Amino acid sequence: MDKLKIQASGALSGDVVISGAKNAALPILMAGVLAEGDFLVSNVPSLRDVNTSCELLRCLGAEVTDLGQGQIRISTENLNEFCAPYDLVKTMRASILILGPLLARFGTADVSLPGGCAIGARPVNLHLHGLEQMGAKIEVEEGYIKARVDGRLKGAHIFMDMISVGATENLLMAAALADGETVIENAAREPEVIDLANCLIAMGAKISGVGSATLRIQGVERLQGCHYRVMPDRIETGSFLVAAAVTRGRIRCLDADPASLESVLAKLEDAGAAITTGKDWIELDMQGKRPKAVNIKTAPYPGFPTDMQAQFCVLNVLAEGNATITETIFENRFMHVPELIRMGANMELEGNTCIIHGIEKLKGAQVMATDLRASASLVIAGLVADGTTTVDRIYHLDRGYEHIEAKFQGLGAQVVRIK
Ligand SMILES: CC(=O)N[C@H]1[C@@H](OP(=O)(O)OP(=O)(O)OC[C@H]2O[C@@H](n3ccc(=O)[nH]c3=O)[C@H](O)[C@@H]2O)O[C@H](CO)[C@@H](O)[C@@H]1O
Ligand SMILES: C=C(OP(=O)(O)O)C(=O)O
Repeated sequence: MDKLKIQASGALSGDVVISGAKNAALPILMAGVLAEGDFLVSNVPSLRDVNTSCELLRCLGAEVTDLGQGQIRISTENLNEFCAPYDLVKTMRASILILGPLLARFGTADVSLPGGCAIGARPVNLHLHGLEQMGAKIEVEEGYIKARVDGRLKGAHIFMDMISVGATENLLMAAALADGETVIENAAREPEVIDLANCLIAMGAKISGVGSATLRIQGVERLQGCHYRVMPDRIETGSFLVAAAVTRGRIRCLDADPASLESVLAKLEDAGAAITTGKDWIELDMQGKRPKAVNIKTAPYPGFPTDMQAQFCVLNVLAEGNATITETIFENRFMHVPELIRMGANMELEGNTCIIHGIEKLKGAQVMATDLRASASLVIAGLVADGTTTVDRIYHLDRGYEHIEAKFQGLGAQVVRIK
């Protein structure tokens, strides 16, 4: 199994080109099921989850061609299978996003029920309830969600009990081909939901309220393939910015989207970073200073993203002062904490809050994490730890960070992959 070996690296400096967003690319690839004719997606990051999505589409009978340079072409002309098998779903929870599109276009879908995962139980009740409100008959048998609808799904007024990115995306895709109007209230407003909505609109969907908590979808009978470019990855961007901040460096993220990162940039400024932005770039300069501690509470967008929580734990571990980090989205998203403590961090957990007392230095260690962002936080910690840090189980990182070691090397970091 591959590992990353990280040496204390000094201040990061230089430019890093940001990839397309994993969390936008995955639903957009699934939306390919809705479209007739060729669908071309560009700025798709080369990631394990993207490969899994392509494999899933292929196993349904879709033709998926990797044209290189981040371009993927999907044709659903020969799609004739309607089952997302356990073997694929177990490696990528986002496979659940195939449910809405399959049901809306073909009236039938069997999707393995995703299990819990390292960060929490992650139920899919909101996805299923919304589809039932649209007329689907759903049963769970032998670990599979079996969803059927006679004719088309019907427009419905759906109030989401809690804000869910995935449920909003599944229902948005389903509603695009439903008969009549669907209103989704208390919808997630994450930039990736907006990116998916814009892609559906480019396919011919009629959606208003994009970016707000109330989405109105006037169902259409057919959607057509289009060319859509995936938005930049705001979490990858934020991860590099935090790495630069803890190493007291100065970097520029290119092909980025500053507008999608406001809460993160505000916290970096509170930590003492000078942030400058252009239309598609962000520069962070710590001017050689140690970051100051910043309190964080995760929340749905436009609040502070849970996917940046682990990275900000590391920032606080090395910051001047004390901080609390409260996780409100997932019930078990502090797997990095015991590993950071093994590296010398002074932090403790109290329920869903982590209390952190900043120290000057960490010590290198062999560490591992059981989820994507926790793993990223350990890589960042390794950059400022004395000696060598080895991060194990990096298949988690390969789910979400394209060419991670090459990008860090480009900023002067000593990060190598050991096969
Ligand atoms: C592929 C992708 O885009 N993943 C992101 C997506 O995950 P995902 O879409 O799975 O996250 P959700 O927004 O759905 O989850 C938010 C909360 O709602 C709960 N919930 C969700 C659905 C449901 O039917 N019932 C229920 O109780 C979840 O357990 C969690 O506690 O949004 C999360 C929150 O921003 C991010 O951390 C993930 O990186
Ligand atoms: C939790 C994440 O992803 P997923 O929903 O795919 O597990 C993430 O990207 O941090």
